[in-house]
Amino acid sequence: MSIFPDYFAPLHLSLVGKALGKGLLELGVHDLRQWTHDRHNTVDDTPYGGGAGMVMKPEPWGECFDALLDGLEEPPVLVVPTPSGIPFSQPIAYELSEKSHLLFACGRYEGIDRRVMEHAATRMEVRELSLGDYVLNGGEVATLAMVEAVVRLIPGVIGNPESLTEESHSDGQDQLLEYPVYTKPPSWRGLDVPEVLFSGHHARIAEWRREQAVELTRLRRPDLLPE
Ligand SMILES: Nc1nc2cc(Br)ccc2s1
Repeated sequence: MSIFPDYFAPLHLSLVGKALGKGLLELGVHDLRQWTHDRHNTVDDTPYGGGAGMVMKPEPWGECFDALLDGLEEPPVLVVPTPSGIPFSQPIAYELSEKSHLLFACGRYEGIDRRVMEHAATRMEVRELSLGDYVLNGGEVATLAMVEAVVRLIPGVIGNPESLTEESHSDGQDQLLEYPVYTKPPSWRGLDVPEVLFSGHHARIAEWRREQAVELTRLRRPDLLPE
């Protein structure tokens, strides 16, 4: 749900687009203004208590959820991208990929009236999630990123599920960053592929890759290293 539904056209491309074509998931994009009733389709108003900017009114969201929940066999999970949310992560992506129905509420302005999430929590699971410590102009870009991260984990979406196990932040690598990868040519602009990768010695290659992953993690994300 968004006041800028066109942001989601890219979801009909590439990986998510193919999954839609294969019927592995369904996607609905809803313009929040559909649930306004005034001449200007108003979705925001000034904040109680003063302060800069505008706040998204609760009524359109409430009516939108009423309509989208109607007829659902089980309550969906409401995902609300927000800079003040719990950090989104690969484990959370896996959790969400197992849910039957996700709703993404894309806020704009200074945010959504708090009562929207409060009331939603009386009839569905609400997850307020952040993509990182930076502020966007709305939840749409964050939703695109989360949808891609979640959809690729749905069985059948990725051709080779093995590629999911060796990624950065995947459980298989106990949260290490991904090792460096190489392909042909063996030498390029004076830069050679590490010899070990030509050895055909799978145990040595695996050991080298783990060493590289640990070293990269130590340099870039020491917080991810096991104690
Ligand atoms: N990092 C993020 N920034 C924002 C801003 C707005 Br406005 C709504 C959602 C998000 S998620």
